[in-house]
Amino acid sequence: MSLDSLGWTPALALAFSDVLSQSSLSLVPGRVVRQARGLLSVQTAGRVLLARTAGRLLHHAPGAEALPAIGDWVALQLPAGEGEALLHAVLPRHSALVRREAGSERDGQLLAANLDVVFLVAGQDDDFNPRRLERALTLAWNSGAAPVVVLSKTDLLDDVEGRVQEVEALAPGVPVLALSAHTGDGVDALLAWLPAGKTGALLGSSGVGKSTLVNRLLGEERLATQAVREDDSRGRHTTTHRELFALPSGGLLIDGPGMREFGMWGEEEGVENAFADILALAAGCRFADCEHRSEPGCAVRAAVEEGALEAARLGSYEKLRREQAHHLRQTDPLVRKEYRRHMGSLIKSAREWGKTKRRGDS
Ligand SMILES: Nc1nc2c(ncn2[C@@H]2O[C@H](COP(=O)(O)OP(=O)(O)OP(=O)(O)O)[C@@H](O)[C@H]2O)c(=O)[nH]1
Ligand SMILES: [Zn+2]
Repeated sequence: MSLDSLGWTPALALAFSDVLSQSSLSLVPGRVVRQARGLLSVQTAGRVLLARTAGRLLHHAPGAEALPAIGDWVALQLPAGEGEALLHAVLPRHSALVRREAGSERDGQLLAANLDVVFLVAGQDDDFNPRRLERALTLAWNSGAAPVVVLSKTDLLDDVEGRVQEVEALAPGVPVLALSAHTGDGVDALLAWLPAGKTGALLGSSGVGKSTLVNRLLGEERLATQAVREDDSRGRHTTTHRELFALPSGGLLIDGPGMREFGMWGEEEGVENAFADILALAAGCRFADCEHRSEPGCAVRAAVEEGALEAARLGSYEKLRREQAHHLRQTDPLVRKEYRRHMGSLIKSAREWGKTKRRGDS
């Protein structure tokens, strides 16, 4: 498999030659394609190798987020014979999906690196939960990748279009796809987000059908799904490792363990984008720094009173804002920069929309 087909870019080539120039070792580039706990597999131009993180990298890493994870591009020292390769450096990431470690105030957990798209998969059965979707969207916006909501198992639904509209209302400006991995309906629309060399990740609770979807996209039963697993008494987390798959269509897709909950981690803009409707309303508040509590001329409160905005939605917005105040911290400057560039225009258009709407109303 060539590096190009794994998503190698000129920017990565440049970063890699930087690493080479600062090292006396003979290193080769590769991408982490499998992660099972601490165990990494790296695909190089030649082959897939098991890799161990070099002690220097382990000890100098500022936090868990700096350590290599699925999707990362890395610099490897090849083993002399059979053994493991040594992973000496992680090349700069253009995006990073980070979840706050459960129970930890500080450490973020890197779920996947260098994603172009994050597919937030929501099941049709008992899994569908608007508040969780909002959280997931915030997580995705913060990564620097584009979020796309995927409603799975549409074959179980009578009113697919109605459900799509419902979700579109929760996530203004975010594409919403509906598909069935069983029938194949809607699967092409997802593939359209993954042209050759682009990387996506499937994020969603256990049982929403992520593995079934990967099997369908690969055209073979590569992954065990809950239906085929013998002992299904626990009924969750059939997938216990993360893996990057090269799809026949040229795109790259990461499947991972189901996520029971989404923590909040990262920058303020993530919340703003998941709540673009509230942001747009806030543009109509009398005071620019309105906190939407009891200020006069608050357009957000007014919308709640008129029934145009759900009070619960405003509540979860405020909750996320509060959580973020505790967890703001510097992320990778590269990620930050790319993210700003990527999202700046969306925030601007949400503001513009708010202004026109206000003019139209008065
Ligand atoms: N009706 C219907 N069932 C589906 C569809 N996709 C998946 N399922 C079923 O949903 C169950 C869970 O699917 P999985 O693919 O194992 O779910 P997962 O998200 O990978 O779960 P974890 O590996 O535990 O994270 C299985 O019984 C599948 O057969 C679909 O499009 N329609
Ligand atoms: Zn206000």
